[in-house]
Amino acid sequence: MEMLKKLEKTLKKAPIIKKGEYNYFVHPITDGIPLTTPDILEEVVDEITKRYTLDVDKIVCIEAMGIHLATALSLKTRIPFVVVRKREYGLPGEVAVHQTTGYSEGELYINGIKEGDRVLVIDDVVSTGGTLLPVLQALKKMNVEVAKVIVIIEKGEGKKLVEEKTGHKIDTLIKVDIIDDKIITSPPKEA
Ligand SMILES: O=P(O)(O)OC[C@H]1O[C@H](OP(=O)(O)OP(=O)(O)O)[C@H](O)[C@@H]1O
Ligand code: HPA
Repeated sequence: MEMLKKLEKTLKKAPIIKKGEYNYFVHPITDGIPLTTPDILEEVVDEITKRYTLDVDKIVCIEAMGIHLATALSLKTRIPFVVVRKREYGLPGEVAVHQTTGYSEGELYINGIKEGDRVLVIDDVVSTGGTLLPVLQALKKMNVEVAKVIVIIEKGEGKKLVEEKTGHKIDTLIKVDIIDDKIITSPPKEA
């Protein structure tokens, strides 16, 4: 964990709010609150490029809190990125998927990705898996080659579910659990 000091330190002091029954932590990487510094963005992106060879045509991120991660990674790797958006465009080839989280649901729209593309999928958090799972299932149906899936923070046990249902390994940098209204961090859980 030595390498992810800022990520760990900021997680430990992240406020927790209630969204219904769901305990939601508020953090620079997942919310842009209280402040996303160049230092923490750089720490995360440097760790990703140090750990993984990103041999892909495109980075695919999910609106909203995947976008700053894809941007920083794109500037560093020169790999272009496309955003899976919450807005419908109606462009040819658009694919809609239904997203559910612990506190919300809605539609996501995939554009700009075609059969045969080799992609990295990146997002900020995997919690219930209700976002990542339908996106990965849709990409599979579209015959897109998902070469890598990177999520900065895994929360609870949703990652495992997505791995089992898709066959993809999901690489995460840190695990968080909220126990008695406190954030506990630990190393990523390997399948
Ligand atoms: O594993 P899950 O339970 O699906 O949770 C993870 C998702 O929840 C958040 O997205 P949200 O739709 O809240 O939007 P945001 O990125 O705009 O904050 C987060 O950015 C992930 O995409
Ligand atoms: N915090 C921030 N983003 C999230 C969370 C959370 O607890 N759960 C899913 N996305």
